[in-house]
Amino acid sequence: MAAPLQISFKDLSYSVDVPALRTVSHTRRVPAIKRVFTKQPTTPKTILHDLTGTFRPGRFTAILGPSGSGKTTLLNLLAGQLTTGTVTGNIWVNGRQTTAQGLHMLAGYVHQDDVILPTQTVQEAIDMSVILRPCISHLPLPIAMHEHDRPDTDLCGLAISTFELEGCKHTVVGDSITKGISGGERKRTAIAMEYVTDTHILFLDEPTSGLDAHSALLVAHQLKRIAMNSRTVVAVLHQPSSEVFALVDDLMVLSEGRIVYLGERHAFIPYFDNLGFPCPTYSNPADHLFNTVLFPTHFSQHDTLPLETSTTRSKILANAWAGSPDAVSVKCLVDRPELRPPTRSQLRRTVSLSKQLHYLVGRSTRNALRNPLVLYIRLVQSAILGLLFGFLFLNTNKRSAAIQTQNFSGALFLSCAAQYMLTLLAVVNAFASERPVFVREWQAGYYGLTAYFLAKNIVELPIQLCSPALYSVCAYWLIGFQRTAAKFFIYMVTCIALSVCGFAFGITLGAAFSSLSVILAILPAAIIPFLLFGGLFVNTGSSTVWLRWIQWLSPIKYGYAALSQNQYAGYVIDGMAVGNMYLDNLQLGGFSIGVNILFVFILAFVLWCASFLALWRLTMHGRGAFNRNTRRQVEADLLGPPDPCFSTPDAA
Ligand SMILES: Nc1ncnc2c1ncn2[C@@H]1O[C@H](COP(=O)(O)OP(=O)(O)OP(=O)(O)O)[C@@H](O)[C@H]1O
Repeated sequence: MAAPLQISFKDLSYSVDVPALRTVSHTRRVPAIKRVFTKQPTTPKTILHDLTGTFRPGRFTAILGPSGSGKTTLLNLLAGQLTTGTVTGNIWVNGRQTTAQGLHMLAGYVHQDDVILPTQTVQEAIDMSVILRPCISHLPLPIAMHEHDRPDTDLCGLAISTFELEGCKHTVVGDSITKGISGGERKRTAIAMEYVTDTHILFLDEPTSGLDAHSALLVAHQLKRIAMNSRTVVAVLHQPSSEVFALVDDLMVLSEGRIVYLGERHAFIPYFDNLGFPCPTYSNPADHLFNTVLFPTHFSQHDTLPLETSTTRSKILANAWAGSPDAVSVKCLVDRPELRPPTRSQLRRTVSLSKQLHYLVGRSTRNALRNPLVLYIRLVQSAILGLLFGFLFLNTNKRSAAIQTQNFSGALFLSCAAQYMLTLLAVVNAFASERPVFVREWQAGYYGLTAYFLAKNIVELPIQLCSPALYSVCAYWLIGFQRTAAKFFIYMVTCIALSVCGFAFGITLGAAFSSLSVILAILPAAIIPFLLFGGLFVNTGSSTVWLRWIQWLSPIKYGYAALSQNQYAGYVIDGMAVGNMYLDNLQLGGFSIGVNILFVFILAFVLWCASFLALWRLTMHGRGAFNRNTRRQVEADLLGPPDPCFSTPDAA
């Protein structure tokens, strides 16, 4: 039987560096250009101040507080989601000292903004959680059924009925462009996705915001039920109704990053009554907290604590809390925690790589087939482009020598540039919308980076092969390139290699920069030098010496060199070996066709590796530098003996 998990923290603080305000005189003194290039001075801003408290298992704890009081920050800190800033203080789980990374391995987290793949249906989204995040289920099993025989679909079905999602279970989640389920249904789906994993610690950021009164109560009831199953449930609640408030077991009230109350809900009213804030009969205690206690607007009626600003008020309330007997009780709970060790089964587990890969390939294929328009557009676009080039350079082989050399060169160069750039732009655009889903699902532990990367390539590869192949079929014969199967095949393989290169570069850019507008701003700078040194516009063999190296990085140059040799080597017009002469003039390097194509594939491979590294770097945010050794250490700390400070009766 797994032990319930108690989270305790002592003197927990969090600060970030924010730009320091500059005085007007300083701004006037320093020239604008100098200001741009000098590092902006920063100043530390403390967001959470010396928090000491505990979240107990079996209890539904609500964090309340005004906007900007640090509720989300505390939840993010405890769930290991913070990417910047400095954390000080101690965190324990069942008396084992740990970090946010340790809690990340134990806890489920429902974010304020749910990011769910928009093309999935509600049932598929919950099923994904059941399949990829295995758990020891808390659901009662039918008599005589062994744990191994537990059907996964039961879990999904139960979650759907628990969160009243039957009516929309086959509706796609949707996004701002494609309308899908409602905001409330999306929120309940996100909670259901965590619910099926039966995590022992569940953090939720505003799970009832945006829900109607009935749905908010339903969610609060389910959270209470989960907590009653010896789980630790901590939710940030925004203005809970009195019915929701009545379901809460414990309350933490934050104001400007300080605790002003932590303890049982029942003790909340008497506590503030003692401070001079009696809660009027028949009023919602949560409303009383916001309308009277935390803000000084009505405070002049009370002469016990003369406060002027909300900052002064929050400091006085925090000091009052720190000196109260209730705070001493909380400190006792922190100092005498639950000491039973967490078990390995409570740690976040992932299924095998093959299972992740199998699921992701299936999901991507399903999504591509469900939304075939994108696929059709890619294929139709390739066909139209091929036909356009074909008719533009129609039967070039029947023209004069001068026209042939000019037209063939243009057609070959445009083939290379188009295949590279079309794929690059399509991938950058598609990955921009996929990126946040990948990051969120990866952070939640649905799958690993390797599984995602392989699945993405497996699913995209057929498109990278089909689309340039279709373009080649449409363009090659109409233009009138040399009519042999071998030469056509070389042309097609070169186009495919350039398309693969564009694909890998697109993923690299998409993973390296979070904003599509930034990517679009740097794209011309990343593409134009490769086009200029592609071999058509400038004779690369005689270009400015110190710039010549750029040509060796240009996939377009290698592709153009391969295709030019393919077309011109031994090409005779009117009995003259014009082709070889023209090739000599172009000075495209001394490599054979095979070597040039190989170089395109090598560049594609380098970019492919770079795209993996860019994705890896992207995943380094959030969970922090969570490499295998750190993970082992965090696991060992969690599963090992308790912190020695708790082993003596007068601990800590
Ligand atoms: N990385 C950061 N850099 C600068 N300021 C930050 C950072 N993170 C949080 N803050 C500031 O810390 C304060 C607390 O933010 P937080 O999001 O935790 O508030 P909150 O209580 O959850 O508010 P809300 O209820 O509106 O969601 C805010 O003033 C916010 O601007």
